[in-house]
Amino acid sequence: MAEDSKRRVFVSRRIPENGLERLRTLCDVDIWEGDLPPDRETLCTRAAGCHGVLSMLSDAIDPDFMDRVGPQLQVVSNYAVGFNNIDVEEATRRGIRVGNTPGVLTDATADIAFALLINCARRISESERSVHDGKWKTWEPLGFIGLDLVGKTIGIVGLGRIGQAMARRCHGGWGMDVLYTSRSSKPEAEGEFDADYVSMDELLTRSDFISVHCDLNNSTSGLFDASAFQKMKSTAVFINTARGSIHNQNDLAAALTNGEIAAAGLDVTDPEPIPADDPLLDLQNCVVIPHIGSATVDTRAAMADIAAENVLRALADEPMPHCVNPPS
Ligand SMILES: NC(=O)C1=CN([C@@H]2O[C@H](COP(=O)(O)OP(=O)(O)OC[C@H]3O[C@@H](n4cnc5c(N)ncnc54)[C@H](O)[C@@H]3O)[C@@H](O)[C@H]2O)C=CC1
Ligand SMILES: O=C(O)C(=O)CO
Repeated sequence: MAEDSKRRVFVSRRIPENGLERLRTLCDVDIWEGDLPPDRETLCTRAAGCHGVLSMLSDAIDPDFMDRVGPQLQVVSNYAVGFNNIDVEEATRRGIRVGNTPGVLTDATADIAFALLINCARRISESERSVHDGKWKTWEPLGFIGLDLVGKTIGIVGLGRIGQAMARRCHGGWGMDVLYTSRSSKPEAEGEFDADYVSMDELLTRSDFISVHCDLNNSTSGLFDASAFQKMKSTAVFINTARGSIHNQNDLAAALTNGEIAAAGLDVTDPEPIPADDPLLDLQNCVVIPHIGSATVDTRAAMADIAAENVLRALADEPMPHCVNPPS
């Protein structure tokens, strides 16, 4: 492609260099270099006139954004598997293709979900804080008593790619029984994990651990509210590595405070970042980490490759590796 006919692409944060190099071979690339996301005005202004936008999950890609970027916009490639920040229906209506990065982050994210699960069960963060605070006086016969995993029941909400990777860890590694809810039953997964497809109520009442792996959509927003937490065992542990608005944060804080559930581990909150005065941060039985599910060297590099390839393919009017527009 001649230099002056290069398509313009805006990348809304620095991503691994392999992805940027790939884009630069064919495109004129502008990158927001800030450590924090660009504010709304900057995002819209910098993307205006571009043919492609490589977006982050923190960017709201809505009709107003699309208007302000202009009618030449051909592709929005999210640097994430989740795409709840993008109005895909509106993009599709305007002929804008939307891409995501599934698969390559599945194991990294399931590892973080499992790490949170074992952390909460064995009170690792809580006990580590006590060491740092100088409170470790002796070996404690009754101190920091936690929960076993082997032989317990894990309830997986959303047995998709990451849900299955979590089930594999829990069933194959720790011999846990697997219950799951999903949009539909998954007979092949039932075979691999000896899993039972159950109603949400049954999953809530029977599980010792619950791990959320569904995408954020109309049916999952606020799914874990006061009534869901009340149905769970008082010894149960709640893990969410999917999206923060799948749980109601005030209801979760109340459930943890009142002993309706035992502990929670969150990689995602609503909003992100979680405000410093959020009641969850005062609770010893809640572990919060800053949305690091996919944050490994290899995973982020693989996401960068796919995100760049999605842009290049769409601009060449070729099939994208991962396109989320509904088939026309
Ligand atoms: N913490 C992190 O850094 C990361 C978080 N994620 C989150 O994890 C989500 C899942 O990713 P994948 O497993 O790759 O997606 P996926 O599309 O393979 O799996 C999602 C599953 O949720 C199910 N689902 C949808 N609505 C449901 C409902 N109402 N009840 C029960 N199940 C429902 C779907 O049927 C599907 O099986 C992403 O959408 C994203 O939000 C993904 C990667 C990293
Ligand atoms: O991919 C996603 O959806 C994330 O949340 C971060 O990788």
